[in-house]
Amino acid sequence: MTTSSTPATSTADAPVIGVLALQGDVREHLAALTAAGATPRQVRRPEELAEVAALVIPGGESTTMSKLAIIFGLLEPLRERVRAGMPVYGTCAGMIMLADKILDGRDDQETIGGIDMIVRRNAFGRQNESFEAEVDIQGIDDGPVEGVFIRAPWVESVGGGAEVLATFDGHTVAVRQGKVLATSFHPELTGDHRVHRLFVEMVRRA
Ligand SMILES: NC(=O)CC[C@H](N)C(=O)O
Repeated sequence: MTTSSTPATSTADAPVIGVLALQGDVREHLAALTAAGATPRQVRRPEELAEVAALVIPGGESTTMSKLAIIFGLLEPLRERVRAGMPVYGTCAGMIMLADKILDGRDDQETIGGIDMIVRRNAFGRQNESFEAEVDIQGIDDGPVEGVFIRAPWVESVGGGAEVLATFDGHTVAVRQGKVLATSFHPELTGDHRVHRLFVEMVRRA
């Protein structure tokens, strides 16, 4: 695994992509990004955020991630980078972090924002804690991906700038707005790297 002390040398071919490493399934994203052709870095501090060209926000627990982002002094720098156009991909709790507005969050829960959408926490979880389902994603044309949903959110509604890339059971589960991508499910857990490749391609074109 690469370490944050290694100088981040971004090349067009293997862009340096951070994984927000406050909490959640960081390791799986580092591996998926490597497999998808990127140079991954863990990001825990504002100085590390400044070194990456793009960022993945993993699954985990969004309330904890929100708390830690504040404690680590990362919330405002993250908001600034996203506003400035950094490509970001959030899975599950990461999707919640990228929502401009959330439902069923904790009262003190903050998000980074970046996608004009309303996301409901644990929306699938109440019916079924965890399940897998095939999901067709716009932009991935060679067959559906296996979506792993773990106490997953869904997107209640999207605003004008956001594009729905996938639905499952009538609910939006993948959204893109400009260079910001979010999925309710966890492609990093399946060994299928097509969603990460889609993101790496977005970063290369950014
Ligand atoms: N697998 C996940 O990331 C679960 C998300 C979690 N339910 C949350 O609210 O943050």
